[in-house]
Amino acid sequence: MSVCVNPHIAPERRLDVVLVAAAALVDADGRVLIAERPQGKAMAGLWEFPGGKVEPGEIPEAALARELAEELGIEVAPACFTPLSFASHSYDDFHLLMPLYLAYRWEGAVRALHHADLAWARPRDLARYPMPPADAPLLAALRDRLGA
Ligand SMILES: Nc1nc2c([nH]c(=O)n2[C@H]2C[C@H](O)[C@@H](COP(=O)(O)OP(=O)(O)OP(=O)(O)O)O2)c(=O)[nH]1
Ligand SMILES: [Mg+2]
Repeated sequence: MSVCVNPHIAPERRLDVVLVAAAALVDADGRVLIAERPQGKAMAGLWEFPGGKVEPGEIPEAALARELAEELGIEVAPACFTPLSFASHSYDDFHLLMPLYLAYRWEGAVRALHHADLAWARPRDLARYPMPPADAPLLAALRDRLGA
């Protein structure tokens, strides 16, 4: 039997699982929106996919629509989120389970209401931005789906 190695998970530890829904908004040129986490929050200065924690009783798509309204000032219909992939990553104090959805349609212009900055990046350029460690495996899925 081959040995499987996944440095992202710590199965020997008991960690609370935190469900976070995140979106890759894709513009007409195939670029993806990323957002810089603000000072004062964990992982400040790293670039992430907008989104946030799913609250008890919420489905992930509704949580994501709520978070994008709060964070970016846009309206996205929950039915417009297409599942792309997900991150499963053990941090020191919790285990992140984060579905990443694609979205091509929204109402309004994005604004950095919570973030330090916003950037539209080509999928091949995403790796140049420092991102949370959980996000690294998602970049290949974006390149595969969207092209370079
Ligand atoms: N939104 C988002 N969170 C990510 C990404 N990668 C990653 O490790 N995370 C982590 C950071 C946080 O520990 C957690 C989600 O946090 P968040 O700060 O977006 O949560 P939230 O919007 O609900 O904000 P808050 O209630 O904590 O203030 O997931 C990502 O690409 N996008
Ligand atoms: Mg957030």
